[in-house]
Amino acid sequence: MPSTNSTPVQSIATATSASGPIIAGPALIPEGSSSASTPVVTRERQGSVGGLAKKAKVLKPFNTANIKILLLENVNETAVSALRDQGYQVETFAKALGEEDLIAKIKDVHCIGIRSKTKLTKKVLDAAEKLGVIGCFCIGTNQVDLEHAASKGIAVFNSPFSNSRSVAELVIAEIVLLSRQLGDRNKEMHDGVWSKVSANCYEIRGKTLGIVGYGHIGSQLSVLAESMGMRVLFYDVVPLMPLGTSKQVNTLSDLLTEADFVTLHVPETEDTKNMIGENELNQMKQGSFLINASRGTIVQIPALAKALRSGHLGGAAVDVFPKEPAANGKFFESELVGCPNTLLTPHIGGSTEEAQSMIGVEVSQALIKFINSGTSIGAVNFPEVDLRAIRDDQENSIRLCYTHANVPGVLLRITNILAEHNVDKQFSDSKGKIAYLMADISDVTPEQIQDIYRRVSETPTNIVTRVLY
Ligand SMILES: NC(=O)c1ccc[n+]([C@@H]2O[C@H](COP(=O)([O-])OP(=O)(O)OC[C@H]3O[C@@H](n4cnc5c(N)ncnc54)[C@H](O)[C@@H]3O)[C@@H](O)[C@H]2O)c1
Ligand SMILES: O=C(O)[C@H](O)COP(=O)(O)O
Repeated sequence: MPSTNSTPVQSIATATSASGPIIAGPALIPEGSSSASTPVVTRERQGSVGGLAKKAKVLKPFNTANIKILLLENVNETAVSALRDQGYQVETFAKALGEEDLIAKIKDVHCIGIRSKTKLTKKVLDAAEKLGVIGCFCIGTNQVDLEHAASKGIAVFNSPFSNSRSVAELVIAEIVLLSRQLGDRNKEMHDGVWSKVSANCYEIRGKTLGIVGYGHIGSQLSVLAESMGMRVLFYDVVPLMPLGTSKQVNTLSDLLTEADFVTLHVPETEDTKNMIGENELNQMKQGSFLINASRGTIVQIPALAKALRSGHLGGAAVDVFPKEPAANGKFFESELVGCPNTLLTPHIGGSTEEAQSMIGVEVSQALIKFINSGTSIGAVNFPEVDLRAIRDDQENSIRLCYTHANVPGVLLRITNILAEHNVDKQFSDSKGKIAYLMADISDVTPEQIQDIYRRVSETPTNIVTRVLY
């Protein structure tokens, strides 16, 4: 277990009642606290974290060594060290955990870090007794029941673009590889077969790339493809500014019927599941190519295998699959194995040193900010709220972080509770059924902190109340 890197300057518990002040709701309760009413708290100070201003007070009303973090799926070392530097207990696993193991492990952690394989379902989230925040160290968040997490006051963060370039570069490589049938030639050579052919091998210059989903990855790819002389069309559900000389088309069919290469860069949603099946593949040009580095469920694999084996498609590159093995070394099977000119990769689109390192830094910082100062900027399932930092010289100031049901009358109730105090600043926002309020309150005594915590957390709309100082 790592030691804390900070110097406790004052134990609040000794300065107040025997039981100490109440500082946290059901989430992010320090180890050793059997309930929210009996936490072990120390007040700590250390250097600036999470981009807070130099003179900002570091808010941490708990012993950081009691915060438990579980990191799965080989999350990058940049994240492990950033979280350990905070003094948190960090346990790491190289692979994803199955449901049973996950339920056992998640029970008493305050924060979990995952990548694309760990399924945080309703059942798993319901087993998490102290979870306050989830970090997806990747782009996709479809593996998490986001709505259920929000309903429990659990914020979810991801890394929206740190691996986009890596995916775009892989797709460029695949366009060239497919065009020259390099996957098959390479295999033949390793099998001892010399087969020098040019039939159906093409330059990519002047060919049409059809991009489905023109977000971070699709638009980056558009720029790279044009620089190699390709013509770019894209299809997206929202109107978007075309980069370079690319052109947005009105329908998926318009794209499928014109493109020599179709590449998919949409998130997994109810609308995109099974988006490419027999009907769509039939609309694609004879000899054209399909690339999928988005999510495995977007393409119907039996239909794709049929289109490849019949020769309707000239080839495909697939990085993501409806069912992916949980760990390296596990057996992989798919109807696509053995299809002609078909490149299969083990979900490595975003797997570069650069991307993983950046993701580790980015997501760990978001987690640290949420745990230590309540900031939810960048959360994907949660209202995004932040406040200017409490200054280091504001000795008796606290920050109230209140996640609550988004129903009428809540703010009036909170205003009544805070009426006798000096609210320095306050901000609140809502997203769907939940809302999040942050308020900085100055000149409060330890007894008043307890009173504010108790009254706010007893409101009928309470989901999670935390008081940071
Ligand atoms: N293979 C990998 O390792 C890897 C790495 C990163 C991301 N991904 C996947 O790629 C996906 C896309 O990433 P991104 O960063 O470009 O996402 P993004 O959110 O920036 O862009 C997605 C785009 O798809 C569009 N879209 C949504 N639904 C659509 C629909 N039904 N039809 C057409 N367009 C639709 C959106 O409007 C948006 O412009 C991620 O959600 C993730 O699942 C895979
Ligand atoms: O969503 C993503 O960013 C990609 O699918 C990469 O996921 P990974 O981190 O599990 O490789």
